[in-house]
Amino acid sequence: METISVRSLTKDYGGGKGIFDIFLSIRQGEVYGFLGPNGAGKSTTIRHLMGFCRPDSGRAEILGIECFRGQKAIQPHVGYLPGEIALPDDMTGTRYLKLIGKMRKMKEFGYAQELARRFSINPDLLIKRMSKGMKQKVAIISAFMHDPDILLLDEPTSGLDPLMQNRFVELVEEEKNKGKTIFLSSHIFEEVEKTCDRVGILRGGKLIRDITIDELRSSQMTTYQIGFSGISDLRKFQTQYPDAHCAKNALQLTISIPDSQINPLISALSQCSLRFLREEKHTLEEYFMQFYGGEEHV
Ligand SMILES: Nc1ncnc2c1ncn2[C@@H]1O[C@H](COP(=O)(O)OP(=O)(O)OP(=O)(O)O)[C@@H](O)[C@H]1O
Repeated sequence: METISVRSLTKDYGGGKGIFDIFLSIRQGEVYGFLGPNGAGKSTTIRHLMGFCRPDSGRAEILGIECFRGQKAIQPHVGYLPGEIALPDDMTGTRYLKLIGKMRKMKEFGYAQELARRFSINPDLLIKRMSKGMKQKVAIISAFMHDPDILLLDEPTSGLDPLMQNRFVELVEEEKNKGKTIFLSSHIFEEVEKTCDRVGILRGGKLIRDITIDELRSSQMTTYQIGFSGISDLRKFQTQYPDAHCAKNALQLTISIPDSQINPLISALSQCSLRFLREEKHTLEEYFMQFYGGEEHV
């Protein structure tokens, strides 16, 4: 079932800023990662999903309800973590969470307490005495505590230390296993790789990639250095891989192939006598980074 649907969504702030003709379709139980450089339009898209902004054209829907007009109907089903957290300073975290809970007509705060324990935070402290990371934890608890079906999380681990980032990854895995739909924006590639089923890459307000992590992994190039025992072995291999790069004065070749092409390579290598085979794996970070550089990379 499609829980989040975005069709040709456009918000033009002028001067090339905003979001343009965005299409997204996210299924129940899917964890979708939204990546892109600063100013790419991630928060703008999320704010449209929350119904805070009226699109210039196109539609954003959650559970089949148009987000801007149906904001009130959607909110009970959604947990939202804003990119810029503004909590009331002169309140304790507990009082703030109780207040939000009351607005949501929550009767049960057991899950909020459990989350506070998991994120090692004492919410009884005054918010103005809290560190950035502590405030982030209060905001995370607020987004998750009413057990919503859909979570919209704008840079959820911003300000969290690595241990707490791991706790967050575990929480996302658990919520996914419960069938929740999770849409999160992030600048942390490792977190996206660990948590997401699919990623969208936004740049200059346009969605330039929408790809599953599995597709991404199988399209990854891996480089192999192959040392041959003799020139006849090297020549035999080259008949099948004429583009393999030959190192000077050595019985050695370098070849880059997508992981999906590993079987033909192994079969070709099995017919040769080798001295060594070394693998250099390219990371997903290298893949993502190409979208963060200059225009020439896209
Ligand atoms: N209300 C607004 N009025 C005018 N321009 C805006 C408004 N909101 C956002 N923008 C512009 O739209 C673009 C997208 O901003 P947005 O906050 O969505 O980016 P982002 O991808 O979330 O960035 P970051 O990674 O820095 O959080 C930016 O150029 C921003 O300056």
